[in-house]
Amino acid sequence: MMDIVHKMGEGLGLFNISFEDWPCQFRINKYHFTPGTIGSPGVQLHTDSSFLTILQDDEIIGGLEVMKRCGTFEAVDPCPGTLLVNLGDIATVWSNERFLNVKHRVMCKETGVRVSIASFLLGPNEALVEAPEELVDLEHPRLFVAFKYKEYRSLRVSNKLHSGEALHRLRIES
Ligand SMILES: O=C(O)CCC(=O)C(=O)O
Ligand SMILES: [Fe+2]
Repeated sequence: MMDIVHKMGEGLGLFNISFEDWPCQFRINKYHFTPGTIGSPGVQLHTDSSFLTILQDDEIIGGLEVMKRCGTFEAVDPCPGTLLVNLGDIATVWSNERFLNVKHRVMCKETGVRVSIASFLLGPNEALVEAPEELVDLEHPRLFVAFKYKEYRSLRVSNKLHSGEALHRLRIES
């Protein structure tokens, strides 16, 4: 997890970044897909509020779909032996929008028990979430106010803004 985010930082020219105060969370999702649930969502469309997610998806039963920028869905079919990495809301803020969060959902397409294992790198416990100075200049003005991850989570949950819309409320007017 840390290797990936450090490499992502290096890709932006940042070699001295620390994610020390950033906790991880681990979750097992279990879906009981029956003939009656076919066609309905197992998980509604959402973005992850985290920085980064590593997903070990069910090797047999598919259902994960990623939304493209144009609004159409692309199925992510099972691929045994692989892990899927996707970016969440905090990656968008921290990178000053060089990285983009990804909307996704799980649709029930076949019957059976589907299991996925997700590891999230959340946002910092105490420090504010904000883009490092190196990613802010005249051509790339700061796009989001600094905020605490916990407050962002509450804003998302209490307003039911599960697809990253809460970020619009933290945007700096230009
Ligand atoms: O079960 C999956 O494939 C995706 C789960 C998911 O999107 C999540 O846990 O945030
Ligand atoms: Fe997710």
